[in-house]
Amino acid sequence: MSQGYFPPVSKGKSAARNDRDDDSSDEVSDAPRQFSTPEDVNRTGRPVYATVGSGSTSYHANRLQSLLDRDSGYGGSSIAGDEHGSSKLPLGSPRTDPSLSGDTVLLRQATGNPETDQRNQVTAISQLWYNRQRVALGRAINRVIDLLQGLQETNATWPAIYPSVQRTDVATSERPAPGPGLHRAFSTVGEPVHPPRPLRRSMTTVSDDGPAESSKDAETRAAAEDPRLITPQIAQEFSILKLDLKLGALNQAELVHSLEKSSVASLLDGKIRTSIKHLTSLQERIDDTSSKVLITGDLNAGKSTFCNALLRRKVLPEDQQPCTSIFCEVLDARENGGLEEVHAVHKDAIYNRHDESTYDVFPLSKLEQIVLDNSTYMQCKVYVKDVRTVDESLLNNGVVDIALIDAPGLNSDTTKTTAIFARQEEIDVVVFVVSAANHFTQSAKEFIWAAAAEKAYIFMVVNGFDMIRDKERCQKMILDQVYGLSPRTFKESTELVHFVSSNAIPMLPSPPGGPGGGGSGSSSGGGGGDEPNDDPKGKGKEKEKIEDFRKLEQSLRHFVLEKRARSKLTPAKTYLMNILNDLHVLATVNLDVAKSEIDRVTRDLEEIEPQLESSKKAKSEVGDEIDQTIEATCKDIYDHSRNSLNSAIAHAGDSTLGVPYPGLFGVFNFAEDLKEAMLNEISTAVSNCEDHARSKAVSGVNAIKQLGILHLGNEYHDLSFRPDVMFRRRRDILAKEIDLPTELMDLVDWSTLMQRQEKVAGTGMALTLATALGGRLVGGSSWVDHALSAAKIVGNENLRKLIIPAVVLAVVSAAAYVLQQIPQSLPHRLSAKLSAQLDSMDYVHANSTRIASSVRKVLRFPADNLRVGLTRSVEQLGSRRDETLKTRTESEVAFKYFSNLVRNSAHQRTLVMDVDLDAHPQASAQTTTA
Ligand SMILES: Nc1nc2c(ncn2[C@@H]2O[C@H](COP(=O)(O)OP(=O)(O)OP(=O)(O)O)[C@@H](O)[C@H]2O)c(=O)[nH]1
Repeated sequence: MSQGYFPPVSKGKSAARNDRDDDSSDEVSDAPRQFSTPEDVNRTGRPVYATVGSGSTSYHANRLQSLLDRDSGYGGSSIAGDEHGSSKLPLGSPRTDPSLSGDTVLLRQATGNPETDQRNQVTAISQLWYNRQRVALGRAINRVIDLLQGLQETNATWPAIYPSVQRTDVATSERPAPGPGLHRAFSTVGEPVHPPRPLRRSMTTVSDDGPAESSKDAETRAAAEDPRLITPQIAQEFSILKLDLKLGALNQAELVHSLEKSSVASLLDGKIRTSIKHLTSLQERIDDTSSKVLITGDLNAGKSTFCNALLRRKVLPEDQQPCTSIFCEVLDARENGGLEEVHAVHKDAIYNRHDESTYDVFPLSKLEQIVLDNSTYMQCKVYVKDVRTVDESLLNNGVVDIALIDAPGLNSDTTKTTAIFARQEEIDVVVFVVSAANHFTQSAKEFIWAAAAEKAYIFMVVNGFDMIRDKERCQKMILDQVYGLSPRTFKESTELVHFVSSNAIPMLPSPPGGPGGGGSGSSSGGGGGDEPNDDPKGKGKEKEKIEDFRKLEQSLRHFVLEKRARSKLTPAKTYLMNILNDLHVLATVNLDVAKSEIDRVTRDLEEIEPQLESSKKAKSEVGDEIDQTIEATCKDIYDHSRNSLNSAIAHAGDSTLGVPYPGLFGVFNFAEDLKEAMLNEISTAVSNCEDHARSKAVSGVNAIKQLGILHLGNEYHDLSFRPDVMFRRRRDILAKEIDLPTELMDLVDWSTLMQRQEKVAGTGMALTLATALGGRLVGGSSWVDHALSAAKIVGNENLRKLIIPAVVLAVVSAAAYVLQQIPQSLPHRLSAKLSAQLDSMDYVHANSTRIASSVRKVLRFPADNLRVGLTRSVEQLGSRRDETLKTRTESEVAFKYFSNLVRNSAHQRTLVMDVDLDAHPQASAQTTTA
């Protein structure tokens, strides 16, 4: 056995990659989830393939990955255009696969051989059962797609709340590493390499798993933190719709927390879309009639020999040194128009049987050369004629088409590539060939851990058992190892672990032109025919080996055909359970959120609506009230100012206003001083009016402020009012406007004198005389004329002697009296003149109006401010109410939708759970037989 057999290129690369191997190993330990999870399904809807081992074959793996991204799957396009091709059928269209029709199987003609007939019958029942489960899951897939599409639509209008956790690290560490159980359909190949954990229920409800909070508690706590934060327990439930957020130092919880609601919604939308794509591909998968069996194992474990033994033809090259360096898919020649040939697929090409540019055609005899060289080709399709009967054949037994894929032996270079292969959806069964002499190598263990997580069951072939002397010890040791590697496989080890010698299986005659076989017996010459009894020598040991291999074949047929429900349908069921669980959790959380949202907005509305009503009422009422207040205040001020000024003007001449009388010679100065004092007096009255108006304005402003606070509360924006600034500009231009010249006549206040003449006798006489004289002087008066007439009667001479001194005396007295009365009479005269002039200027009205207007202006500012505030308040409340109403309507719609989703997802979950893939009728038939 030459380890250097692998092509030099590979070896060189291997050597060159050794350094990288170390790095990759670190990567494995540092990143336990190096493997893809269900969420890693790429944008094309295809899964991202996982890697195991050191990861040193990244070159191959990457190429294969890109190849697979373009191809629908390994060999998927090998039947493109064939009637078996499923991908071309629209989703949900009925499958017309005659081989899958239970009726066809049931109607199969009786062969006359009771054993064969019974087996056919069992197969028919098994097929019917399979179809029923398949249809149930198909229906569930369609229904779940509907539910997801509905969620997508709702999410667009009412961004779904996505629960996040606050303590992701804790949550992650608490989360059990998924084992090979039903937990996830797509996950976990990338989990750390360690023995699988016990099976975890794939369908746990929120309350099923651990001490989940009640929705009420969650709501209370979430409300205290953030409406989007839900308990870690709930968040852990997500397996498919989980958002993988890795950004810088932030963990997922922080990220979800920091993301906008709409960003989370769009991330979720992406998840939903990916999930729908995956469901569609699952639908196609369960409808697909073909099954692929990947045969892998350590280098030189005898994989090719085992494949040949299954085919009873020496098709694949066997060698003592590693020889298979590319993937060889063995298919029924009927899929190639009955022609036996090899299609060696070009590197980087997507195989299409109808497009010869994607491959080179070789006869089967050239296969050995092709598989030795991995520099030109990476895979090949080997079309062979089936030499076995329908009852015996694995390739085609009338129920399902099986392709055997012989993989290159596992080593640090190929483990990763093979694991990628094993993860493909089309690979229903992984057969692991291990050398009985060498047991499981490290590469083998890594591969099995990874593949077990994905495929749940692995069919183990312990080959080369003939070389073992202490067979029991070998069996025990191998089974112990299997227990550590895959407990589920160990549990069913009688069916799934077989100890055989592949090279002891006799070959059948090849059809004309085919290689190997030719009736020449097995590669080791272990027998000349199919029946052990044909061997004339009949060595007991050889018979035993052939019998062991027959048992293996039976089990493998069961495993592939009769238990294909597990391999084909389990991923669909697991995925459905997971997605339905996610939907249920999401719906429950969102139902709670929608409910609390409705409660919240209802409470808000109960507050807002009365507020809005009173605000509207206040707006109209307060408007009138303010106007009335302003008008009343201004009227009061006007009246007060008018009265005060009138009275001040009227009484301005009542006294000398403290102006001293300097005597006759200073009488004009006295008059000027008096005038000034009077004007000052009136100005003082004006100032008093202004002070009064100021105080009224202050109380008016305060009254408006009180109204504002009363109706707007904290919303009221007070304006700062400075009363001292009012009337600051002196509008009193009285002194400038009044022109009041003093005249001689002003010195005598005749009206006052006349009033007083009767009170004082002497003064009256003198005044009478003075008046008479004065009257004479100014034109006379009737009673003076009468007096003079009387004097004429008395006699002129006597009268003259009497009157002249009397008149002189009277005039002197009168003059003295008048002069003496100047301090009393002048103020009156001046006041009267001033009053007349102010009247003509309309001074009182003008000033009263000025003062009142000034107050009106002052009051209008806060009044307008209050009006604006009230209007704004009404508008704000109105739009708040509209918003709240909108939210309520949306929340009600969401509530209805999510309560339906809770119910529907739970219902679908029950239906899917009822699809019991373990209760295969064949299993019960076997039990009965046993
Ligand atoms: N004694 C014995 N030898 C076997 C048995 N099976 C295979 N061999 C031999 O083991 C050698 C390797 O067999 P292959 O079938 O080429 O092994 P392989 O796993 O396909 O090899 P690679 O694909 O190159 O890794 C051949 O010489 C076979 O004859 C067996 O059951 N018993």
